[in-house]
Amino acid sequence: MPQTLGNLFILAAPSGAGKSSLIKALLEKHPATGEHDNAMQVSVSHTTRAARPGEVDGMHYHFVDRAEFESLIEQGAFFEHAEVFGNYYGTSKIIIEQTLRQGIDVFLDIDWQGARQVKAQIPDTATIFVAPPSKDELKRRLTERGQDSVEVIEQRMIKAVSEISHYHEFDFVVVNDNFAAALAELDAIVTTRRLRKEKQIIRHQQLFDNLLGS
Ligand SMILES: Nc1ncnc2c1ncn2[C@@H]1O[C@H](COP(=O)(O)OP(=O)(O)OP(=O)(O)O)[C@@H](O)[C@H]1O
Ligand SMILES: Nc1nc2c(ncn2[C@@H]2O[C@H](COP(=O)(O)O)[C@@H](O)[C@H]2O)c(=O)[nH]1
Repeated sequence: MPQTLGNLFILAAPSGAGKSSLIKALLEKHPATGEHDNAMQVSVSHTTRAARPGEVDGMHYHFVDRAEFESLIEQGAFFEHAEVFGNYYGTSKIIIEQTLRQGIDVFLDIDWQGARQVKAQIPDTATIFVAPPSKDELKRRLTERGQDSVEVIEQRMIKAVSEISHYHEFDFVVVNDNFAAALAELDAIVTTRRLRKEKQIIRHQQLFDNLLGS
């Protein structure tokens, strides 16, 4: 069993800025080695929104109805939850706690409201805001992605301004213009966080005991 808790990361961004693509690429760059200490996982949220074509229950989201979501809120099952685009979204408390206790790093792809709630509970969380290079490019990405109607894209563009207005609440800001450059910045943030002195000392306690001859 690893002796350290996993690191908790939050990636927030206006819809379409590219946070899912960045997390996916980051996980591919850091494949699990079988050692929990090197593992990363993306948390699967609960939501009341309808599944999009191609989305799989339990993989992209846990899709539930409003009554079930509200019952989960009452049971205190969520680490954080918020209403976004008229739907509920939330992060399961037990899954996050269990995963971090196994020494596995966890990424939350959540909005600014959720980020605020998590940071208040775990100040050590690294919060990262991913910004698009321009409004025009954001709209182009949403359109090219081909998942949403013109009306939904307009709604997401309005919401984007509200999401972006919270950028200063985050520990790090990554502008996703050139994808490879943004991924390298994200990787640097994650790697630096993993190499913090306290974590390294606990991880390598045996080595330091040997080096110091105790
Ligand atoms: N740097 C980039 N340059 C050009 N296109 C990009 C870049 N990053 C991501 N994209 C594309 O933009 C679209 C939106 O990306 P993605 O789905 O990752 O966004 P998201 O922030 O996770 O959105 P949502 O919150 O709605 O799920 C995708 O088609 C993706 O391939
Ligand atoms: N506060 C939370 N926000 C969440 C969670 N899961 C996703 N989200 C955010 O919602 C919007 C819309 O997502 P979409 O998949 O419908 O495009 C986006 O900003 C996500 O980051 C959550 O558990 N809590």
